[in-house]
Amino acid sequence: MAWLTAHLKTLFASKKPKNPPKRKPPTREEKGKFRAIDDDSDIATTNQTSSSSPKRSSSNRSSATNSSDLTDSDLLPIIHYEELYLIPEILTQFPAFYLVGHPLPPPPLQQAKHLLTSPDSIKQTLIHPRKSTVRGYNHAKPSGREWWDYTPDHGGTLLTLDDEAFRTSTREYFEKSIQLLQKICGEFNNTLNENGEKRIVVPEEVINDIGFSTMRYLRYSPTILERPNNIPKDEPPVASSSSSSHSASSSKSPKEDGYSLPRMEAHTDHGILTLMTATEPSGLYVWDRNGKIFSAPPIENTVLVIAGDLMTHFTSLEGKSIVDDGKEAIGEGTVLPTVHAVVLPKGNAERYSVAVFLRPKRDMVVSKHRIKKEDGNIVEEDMTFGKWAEEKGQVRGRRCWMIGQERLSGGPDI
Ligand SMILES: O=C(O)CCC(=O)C(=O)O
Ligand SMILES: [Fe+2]
Repeated sequence: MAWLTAHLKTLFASKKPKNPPKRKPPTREEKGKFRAIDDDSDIATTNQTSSSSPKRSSSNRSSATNSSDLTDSDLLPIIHYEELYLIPEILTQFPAFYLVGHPLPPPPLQQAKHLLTSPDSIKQTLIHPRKSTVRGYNHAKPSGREWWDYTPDHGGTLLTLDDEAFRTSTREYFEKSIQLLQKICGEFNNTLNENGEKRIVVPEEVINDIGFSTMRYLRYSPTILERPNNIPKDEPPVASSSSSSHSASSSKSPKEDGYSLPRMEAHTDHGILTLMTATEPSGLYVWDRNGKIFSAPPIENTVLVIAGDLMTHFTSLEGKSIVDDGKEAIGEGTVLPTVHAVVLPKGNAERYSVAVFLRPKRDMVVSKHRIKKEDGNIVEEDMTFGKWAEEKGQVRGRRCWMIGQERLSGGPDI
């Protein structure tokens, strides 16, 4: 973790967090409930509109983390399912939150393990005919990672295991998670604007239709890592700089950066919201808007929720567009997309995770885009979700959607 912190903290113009006084971890009774207790001055705050605000709990933290070393300002909030109305504001203050008391069945981590440790001959049959990276089986061996994306169409019977119990639990977790994420989206439409009026923040069709949503089972393991051919046997493998937009900015040689560990580079998700659960060791980190890093280990009976690129678009200032107006479109209630990364700690451990992505249909018009024609006239064109995702592929450091970035000549998206 130390090398990660040292390496990654340089990536963001970080505002150094203060070291707030340590607080006792909450008792069992306090777990899951949360009420305003304290305020952290190092986190950007907005005007409180509700009577309660998040409590950040250190309950049931990762066994890999010594909870006595944690302070409140290192912890993400835990929200109770009965307090979903807090979420629009929470997500302007924190990059992620845990949800407790939710109606989801146990996360299908065993199913993820079952599929991803199936023989290669089975995995080959799960590869999409057109090699889609968001449907069926895929791997990124240099990153020590493989994954499988559920295909909800045809009742979840495509590119999947020939196992009824697997199919049923996979479909059930996906459907219930999507309903939960849609319910959270509904809360954004209950918030009031400056004039005290409700407005449609998240389009109804996102709330009523599963769109291009999916669920991903992931496995991170040192056994998946591919050793680059050009490295002598007695040297440790190193992180590949081409796969990570930030390594180039590091002054250290790749060798000094450490060993190659199973990972997923820092990125933001395309969609609206993502719900996640994982096994230990977690290795999941999220960044807030000041560049502060939070560890996000699994907490029993909770799921972690983060925001995708489209949530920023939906919550931008009325009449402004992130695409055309950049930072000008960001207001107090705008939720920024959550930058997150996974790096497995050194050792031989494996990690399994489940991520459910709420996404609209690919042809859904998410925005109007102002285009200057050759004759100088400015016209408005529809921007579909598919086009929006493609645009991200044109941005330098495309894994993270950061407003106003320089364009690349193109390139595949993740
Ligand atoms: O494995 C995880 O916990 C995160 C996966 C993820 O961020 C993704 O697939 O977009
Ligand atoms: Fe992600």
